[in-house]
Amino acid sequence: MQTEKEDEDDVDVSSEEYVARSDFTASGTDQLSFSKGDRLLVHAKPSPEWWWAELQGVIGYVPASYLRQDDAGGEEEEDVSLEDPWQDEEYFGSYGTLRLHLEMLSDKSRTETYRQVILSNSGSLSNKVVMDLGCGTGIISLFCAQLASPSVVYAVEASSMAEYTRQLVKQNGCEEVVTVLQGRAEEIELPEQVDILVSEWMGNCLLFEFMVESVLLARDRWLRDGGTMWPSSAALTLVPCQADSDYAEKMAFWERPYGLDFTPLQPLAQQEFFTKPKFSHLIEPRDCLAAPCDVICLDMYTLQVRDLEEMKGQFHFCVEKSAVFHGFTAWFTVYFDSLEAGGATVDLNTGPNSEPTHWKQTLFMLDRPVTVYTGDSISGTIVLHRNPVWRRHMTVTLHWNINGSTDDPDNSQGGTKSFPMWR
Ligand SMILES: NC(=[NH2+])NCCC[C@H]1O[C@@H](n2cnc3c(N)ncnc32)[C@H](O)[C@@H]1O
Repeated sequence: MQTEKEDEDDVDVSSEEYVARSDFTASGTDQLSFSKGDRLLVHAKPSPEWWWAELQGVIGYVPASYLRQDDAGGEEEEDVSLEDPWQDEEYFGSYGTLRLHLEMLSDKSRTETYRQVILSNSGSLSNKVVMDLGCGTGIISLFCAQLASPSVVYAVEASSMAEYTRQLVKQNGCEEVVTVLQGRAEEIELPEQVDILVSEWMGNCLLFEFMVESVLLARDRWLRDGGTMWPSSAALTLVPCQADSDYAEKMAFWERPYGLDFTPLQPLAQQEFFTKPKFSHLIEPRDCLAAPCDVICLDMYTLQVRDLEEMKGQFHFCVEKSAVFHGFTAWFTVYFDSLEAGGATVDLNTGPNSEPTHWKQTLFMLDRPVTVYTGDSISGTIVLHRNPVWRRHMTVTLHWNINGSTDDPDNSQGGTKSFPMWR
């Protein structure tokens, strides 16, 4: 609920009027929703990002980046500074070039898995209507047309790559089956419901980019009852780990470079290198200090967009090797249910015991590494908190306790750390 303003005396005399640049939907009970053009009274600015404001007698937190001061004329000045909270210009701009598509197509584990899904379901795909959401160069749609006989594949791509995708479909003789639609999946119109919604939407740490929101909106609008989601489910996996080389390279380095003591730079190194997660980390199986644990599981048939605001998981690790506990590493696995009842499920596991993928893994470095011993346990929680302003970003908060099996005073401790990804 939003807070009702008590009475006129509460209004802070320094209140300033601001105009909303765009709509904002509150994602927390203490936030205030508003529409583009609304005039809000800002009473306080407790942080650069979030202000305390009032609209028609209701008070709550609002994202400062959505507001602008009213200029003299009252007309909205041409606003060039407001970044779209989805950053779509930059996002789809990047997918309009080949770099990311080359990276994804060069990822054999990823691409062959989707090919395997199509191949192992080729019989059941006959005469089915398929939607390939975010088709990129159209690789999945081309697999469908080449390896199976669907009646139609709607290949949806928002970036300018779509015009080339049309050429690739023609070049490979698939234009009878594959129809490329350029536009955002949330906005395009299909002529019919679909039997299968296939998409490669996974970002670093599974959810970064939050393309999954588009998949859920398309599911709700276009997937017929009883239709199939590919991937069907997803799991985020976590493991406590040692990261000796990263620690040596970024932190220990300052102890004795060229015989000098540079340790006063270590707090800077901590801030600069270990505040954010490290994408594309390659963890070796020997770096894992315990058996990995699935901390968050997503069912793509029941998951709701509102669930994405905050996802929580628990973990309890039994330490299997004495080593320095530098942090946690995360990766994901997605599962593709067979179209045939009882058919085999195909999975794409991006963890250290599978073929490497372009996602690799994500390393969360702790501020203070601590030695742990076989028999210790590390338990706690992970929370993925979606950024209420920058909708493709999130913060990952880890909270852990070490229950030492030895009486070493240093290792019966715990901590908590939040990692912005990225804003
Ligand atoms: N696995 C990922 N992290 N990214 C790989 C898939 C991303 C592809 O989907 C496209 N794409 C992303 N979101 C959308 C959307 N809402 N509508 C249409 N195309 C999209 C994007 O332009 C790119 O070509």
